[in-house]
Amino acid sequence: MSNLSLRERDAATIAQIGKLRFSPLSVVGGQGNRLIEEGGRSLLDLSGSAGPAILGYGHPAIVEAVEASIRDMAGASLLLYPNEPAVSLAERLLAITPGNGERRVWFGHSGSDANDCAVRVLQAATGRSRFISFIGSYHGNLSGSMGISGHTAMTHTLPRPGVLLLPYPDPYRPQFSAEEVLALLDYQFETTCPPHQVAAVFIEPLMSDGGLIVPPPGFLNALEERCRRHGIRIVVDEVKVGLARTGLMHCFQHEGLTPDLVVFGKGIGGGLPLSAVIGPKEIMDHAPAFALQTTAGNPVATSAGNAVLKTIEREELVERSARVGALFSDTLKTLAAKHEIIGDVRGRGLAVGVDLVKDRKTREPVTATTTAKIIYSGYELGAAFTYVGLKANVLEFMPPLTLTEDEVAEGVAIVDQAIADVSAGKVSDTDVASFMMW
Ligand SMILES: Cc1ncc(COP(=O)(O)O)c(/C=N/[C@@H]2CCCCNC2=O)c1O
Repeated sequence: MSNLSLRERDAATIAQIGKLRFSPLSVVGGQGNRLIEEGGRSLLDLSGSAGPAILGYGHPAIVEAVEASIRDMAGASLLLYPNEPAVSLAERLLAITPGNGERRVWFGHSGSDANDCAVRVLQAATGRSRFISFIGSYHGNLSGSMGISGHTAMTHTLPRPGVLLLPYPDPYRPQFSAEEVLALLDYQFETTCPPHQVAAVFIEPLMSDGGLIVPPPGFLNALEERCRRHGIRIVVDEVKVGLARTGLMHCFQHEGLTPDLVVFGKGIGGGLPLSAVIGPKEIMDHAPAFALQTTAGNPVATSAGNAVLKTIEREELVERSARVGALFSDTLKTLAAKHEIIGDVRGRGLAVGVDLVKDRKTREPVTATTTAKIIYSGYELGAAFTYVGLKANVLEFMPPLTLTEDEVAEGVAIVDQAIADVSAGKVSDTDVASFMMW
């Protein structure tokens, strides 16, 4: 047994290109909504491992489903053979997801591969090669999904040729109003982006990594109206905010949207690698052997997916997210009376963001260093959470949907103390230097 710490061994073995570390936390276990640090300390997880742990850790429903499916494993490849858990999960997803016409389900391993698949099959099936997406959007880290993303963390890779990136209207920082964005789109349609060349719009119904932004009411409907006028498909990326997180089963339902394709990831697997795309049969049946991944839709991951959907229903997690999420946001808002740095608390259900500012009047974002220090202090005080935003100034809370009211109180008290500690200069620039990653 090595006498090095897990963190030291990680530094000596795991590639930096796959890391996005916000604190020194090294995890050796997890139960409920808590992570167990090397050395045994328990931390409250307000991040859900960046979203997938929507049932927390070690949930009996997932343990039971995964154990049963792996003990009598129906192969490991949906592309070679149908398996009961995958087909059952597809049936469940089709039943709970509003949409028009006959549809089909594709399974993958991640939000990235799901959006990658959607881009490729839409271009092939429609014969249209342009896409519309949004500045700040994060659809994935594979070539296709990155190519239609607009996040500042991806400027190392050029966008896909022909992608039109529009500003995402932000009610707290209305640099571009919804009306101005739509006018820009209309102008693009008249000039450099002929609508008949556009295969699809990719949109997050609540922009997460771009800063936890809830779009202005009516924006998505106005966008949908333009898409319908020009035969442009609508792809809703529910990877991070879907499946009960925002107080409805699907985040797009807050906007009355009827998407053509819906992309699921993160929480659908309850922590196991699983994603899905639901789309019209005429698109998703474009051609056999078009979007293959050997272990996608395997019986173990899809058994976890079935357990997730059944647990959402059995434990009434849609209602719970609305209720506990409102408590979380409201309690965070009380901190604004104590901390001038809190400019805005926003989100839907248990997708919550705290926008940190230098000045409430100008709404100038704090520096990434300040945000990172608050995350670091939160870690020292016993909670795990992350930051997002194009200026790295938004605390992101995507906790398990099983978060309790007591844990809300515990978590907000830690955020309160972390902000106070940073304001008092208790965290140094050196403390966070190695955690300034995006
Ligand atoms: C709306 C949305 N769509 C797709 C993805 C990509 O999902 P994967 O990271 O599972 O490939 C994501 C992933 N978002 C990043 C993953 C990198 C670490 C930072 N936090 C995230 O949630 C996403 O938020």
